[in-house]
Amino acid sequence: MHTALPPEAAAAPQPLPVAAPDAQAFRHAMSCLGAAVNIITTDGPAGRAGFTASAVCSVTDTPPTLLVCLNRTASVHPVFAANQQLCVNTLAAGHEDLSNLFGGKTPMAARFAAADWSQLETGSPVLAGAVASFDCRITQTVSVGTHDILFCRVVALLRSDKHAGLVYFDRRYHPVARHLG
Ligand SMILES: NC(=O)c1ccc[n+]([C@@H]2O[C@H](COP(=O)([O-])OP(=O)(O)OC[C@H]3O[C@@H](n4cnc5c(N)ncnc54)[C@H](O)[C@@H]3O)[C@@H](O)[C@H]2O)c1
Ligand SMILES: Cc1cc2c(cc1C)N(C[C@H](O)[C@H](O)[C@H](O)COP(=O)(O)O)c1[nH]c(=O)[nH]c(=O)c1N2
Repeated sequence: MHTALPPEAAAAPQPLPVAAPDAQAFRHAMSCLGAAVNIITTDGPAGRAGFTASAVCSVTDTPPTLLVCLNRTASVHPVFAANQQLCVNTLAAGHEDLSNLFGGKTPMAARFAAADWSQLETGSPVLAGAVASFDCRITQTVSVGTHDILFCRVVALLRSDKHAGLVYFDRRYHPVARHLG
């Protein structure tokens, strides 16, 4: 079905295309892509670590696999590279402060002290109150530009219907209500 734009929108000046966009223009446009917010955790021989990530994506359901993009300059990068296992904890509405804590320069102990954690198969921290947690082993790592793409085989998961979701859009957090009925 075709829906006509309201007259004021149709009359508004059209945005100009940006040729050969630089990093800033790319980020500005990427801020228009709403995304779930996740805290990615790991534990193992190299110790415990966690960071906030919106660059998380389903790859294939057979075998269950997702990907996480991790900046190689992040302080947590060597820990994830050594442990080769992680848990993707998808945040609920109300987790905004926790997301900022894991997205900043906060010491690792203070990040984990702000929430309750359990574990599934790999021993990576599983966040209490997450809408979903995917416990994974890293099967492949591909470097592109500044980031490592971690391909992660899901070995166990938890899912909850109890909480509203959380989306990061336009550089802000937005709660997302569940459809009732
Ligand atoms: N993929 C990422 O590494 C990523 C994603 C989101 C936010 N961040 C970091 O969080 C902070 C706040 O981000 P913001 O969204 O409020 O504003 P921003 O202007 O830094 O980013 C806008 C959007 O651009 C993308 N982006 C940002 N940094 C990126 C990077 N280094 N590589 C690839 N894509 C990137 C993301 O989609 C982000 O939502 C920044 O320090 C940013 O670097 C990083
Ligand atoms: C909402 C939001 C979303 C993201 C991030 C931040 C925030 C606030 N950050 C940045 C990342 O969390 C930060 O660099 C880490 O916490 C590592 O920081 P330290 O180097 O440990 O201080 C981030 N980093 C990354 O490598 N991949 C990603 O997808 C994201 N996404």
